[in-house]
Parts: sequence; structure tokens; C-alpha cells
Amino acid sequence: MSIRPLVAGNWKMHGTSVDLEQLVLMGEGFESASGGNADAAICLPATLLARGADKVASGRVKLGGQDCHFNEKGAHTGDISAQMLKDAGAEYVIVGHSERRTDHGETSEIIRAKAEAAWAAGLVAIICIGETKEERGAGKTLDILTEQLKGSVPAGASAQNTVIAYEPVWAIGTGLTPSLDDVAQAHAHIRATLAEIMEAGATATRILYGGSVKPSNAAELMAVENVDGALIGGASLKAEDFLEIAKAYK
Ligand SMILES: O=C(CO)COP(=O)(O)O
Repeated sequence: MSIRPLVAGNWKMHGTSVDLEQLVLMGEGFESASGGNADAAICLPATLLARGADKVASGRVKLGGQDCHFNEKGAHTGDISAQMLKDAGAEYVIVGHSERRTDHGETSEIIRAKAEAAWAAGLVAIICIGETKEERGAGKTLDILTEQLKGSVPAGASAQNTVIAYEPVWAIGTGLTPSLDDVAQAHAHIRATLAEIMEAGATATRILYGGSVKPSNAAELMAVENVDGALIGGASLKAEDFLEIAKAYK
């Protein structure tokens, strides 16, 4: 069965109201750029979600949050629940991004709880995994991916409620990417591990590649077996770049 790819953007801590114009352009251009062959999601800063939802209401581009709390509600100053993201217009939420694992000390256990909270609110969890430069240097990449998948993907994961994003930490924002063979090996390993841990749907679950995806390398990365789309940081901020990347599927 072929998997419908997902071209996802992660704006991280970038963007104010003026940047919603880029979202409008993405909405207008995505169908034609991708040839109608892929889905699109932009994970906005939470402050822009509700206004962003107004801008893309009838379009192809769906919205997501970048993190959520694992509790449904409560005394957690500054945090945002999955239900709040859903209410603001999100359909996806990223959990376990390496920047959260590093900046906020998030463990796989916490990420698993966040993914469950996302599902409970009706959001698709985009669960991120990936090795550091040191781990790769020590030949531990596949072991790290196994460990993070087993720790972060909750029981009950399905192709409908979960997307996996493989983001080598050393490739994020650096302009560096793994070789295509290395990407293929990592994604095949992730697919095989999902088959072990998921009750069903491992072959239909989307596995995105993220880390320095840009217009010049998107086509070759997206053509690698078991790469079912991209999670794009910097190059998702401008509609021109994002739509150029979407052309990988045309
Ligand atoms: O972290 C990423 C997306 O979540 C990737 O970021 P860059 O595309 O800027 O390398």
C-alpha cells in the first residue's frame, strides 16, 4: 500500500501576525505545487494558531502545535494542553522534538504521555526521534532510534493517530544531511521497529525525514524508500521554499 506523504513545517519560535501572509500563500499554492499528491501541515507558534486557522480554513494546509502538556488541564503556568491546541484549530502536534528534549529535559516517558494527551484531544501526534552527533560517531544510531521509539510511542499507536519524524539532531539547522543510504537505513529500521511495537498499521504509518530539508535536496530525500514526507524547519518559514519542497511530489 502506498502511503500518502505529509509535508510538514515547524516554525519553531518564529513568526508574528505579519508572517501569516506566508501561510496564506502556502494554502493557495500547495495543491498545485504537490500535484495534489501530498498532505500539508504547518506547526505554528501557539500564539498564531487561531488566526492561522482563519487563514487556511478551507484549504489544503492543516495546522499543528509544537508541543503540548501531558495533562488535560491544571495548574501548569505557561503550558498549553492538547485540547487548547485543538480548540485553536490544530489537527497535529509535534511531541519530543530534540529541542524540547534538550531545552526542557523531556524524556521519552514524558513524550509518550504527551502523545497520549494529543490523541485524547483528537490530535495526530508527530513523535520526533533522532541521534546526536556523538551517538552517530559511536555507531549507536540504530540503537538510539530503537530506544526512543520503544520509550516514546505509546501502546495504541496507529497510522491514523501517529506520525514519526526522524530528525538527526546534528542535521537540524546545520545544512548537513545524512547520506541517502544512511537515511534509507534509518527509515527501514524505524519501520521494522514500528512493526514490533505497533499492534497494526506499521506499514501505513508515515515516517518523515527532518533536518536541513531545503528545495535543493528535497526531491532526492523524499525519493528514499520509507521516507513518507518531511518535517521542515527553516525552509518552512517562506512559502516560496515550502512550495518548492512540495514539488518533490509533483
Ligand atoms: O527541526 C527541524 C524541524 O522540526 C528541522 O529544522 P531545519 O529544517 O531548520 O534543519
